[in-house]
Amino acid sequence: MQEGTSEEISVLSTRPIRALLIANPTAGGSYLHHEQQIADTLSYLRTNGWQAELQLTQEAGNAGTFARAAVQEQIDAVIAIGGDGTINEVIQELAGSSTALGVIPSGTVNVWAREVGIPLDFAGAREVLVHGQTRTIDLCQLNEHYFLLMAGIGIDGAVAHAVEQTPLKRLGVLGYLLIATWYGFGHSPFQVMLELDGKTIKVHALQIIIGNTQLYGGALKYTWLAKCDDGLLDICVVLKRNIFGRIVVLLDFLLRREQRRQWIRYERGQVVKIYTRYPEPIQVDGDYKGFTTSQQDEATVFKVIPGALKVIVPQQLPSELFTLR
Ligand SMILES: Nc1ncnc2c1ncn2[C@@H]1O[C@H](COP(=O)(O)OP(=O)(O)OP(=O)(O)O)[C@@H](O)[C@H]1O
Repeated sequence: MQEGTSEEISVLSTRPIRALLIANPTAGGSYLHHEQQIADTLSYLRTNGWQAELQLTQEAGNAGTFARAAVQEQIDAVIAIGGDGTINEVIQELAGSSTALGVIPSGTVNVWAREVGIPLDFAGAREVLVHGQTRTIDLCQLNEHYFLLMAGIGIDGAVAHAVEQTPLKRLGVLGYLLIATWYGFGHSPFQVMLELDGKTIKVHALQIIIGNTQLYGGALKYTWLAKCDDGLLDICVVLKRNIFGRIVVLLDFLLRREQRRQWIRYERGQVVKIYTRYPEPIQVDGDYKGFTTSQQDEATVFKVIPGALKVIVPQQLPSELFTLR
């Protein structure tokens, strides 16, 4: 773990911190469960001198609208109370602005919170807002859409696509696992050409992961060398395997064995253009985001936008995820 060098967010300014809390009542289960904790968080922040207001989303898209208004009003921080999907909506608006992202995790998996060590309970997470530090990190883009964590093409894109369309979604993590098992064995490998900062790579892939950060789905690490402030994308291409081989790959990644390297190709760069012969499903920060183009002269483009987002994170950070001390 690394000692933070920034000051606490609350002492950076002589005036009160202005914050907008955006809560997704549908994230990770029922709102009733969180209602009192959200009220307690508001009063905790106000007691600590913050000017904090709350907006509840009514439907997908609201979080982005609220965040856009906050950026226009030059509010210091938008606090996303939800999961990674809500965070993804908010960062579309915060990117390139001086408004920082704070997070109170209340989603299903909460990958960003796990990655940087934000406590998964409301009381711990709000402590981080007041006593944490602000850092500037990179964001990535799929075409023009920002993402904070990672994007995937192949099996996980098919899973995200299916989850959106089936009632299994209501089963939460269990629904995901059932669909992931189905596609993990059933999704066909695909031919792909990657152009990475001018270098061409042609492979038969099962799965491509483009990571700004390391943690994947809360447990695995495909882009285990990624740093969120190094100005680079980390790319892990899982190569074609038969059904038995896929189980071996999964086990090697779950157990983080050194031999996992033989099943993949690991690259780093700033811009990667991806060409697939047939359309392949894409997920971004866990949500389905369409298919790769199969037009011969058109690419699906991923790039890194260095220093695009200010984030409020704990004083103690995982040193392997940050370059700047
Ligand atoms: N009031 C709402 N009603 C329906 N959908 C909403 C609402 N507010 C936000 N959403 C959408 O819900 C989706 C899922 O939310 P979110 O990702 O925050 O929770 P989750 O899926 O439980 O958590 P995680 O992504 O960490 O697993 C987001 O894509 C967001 O756009």
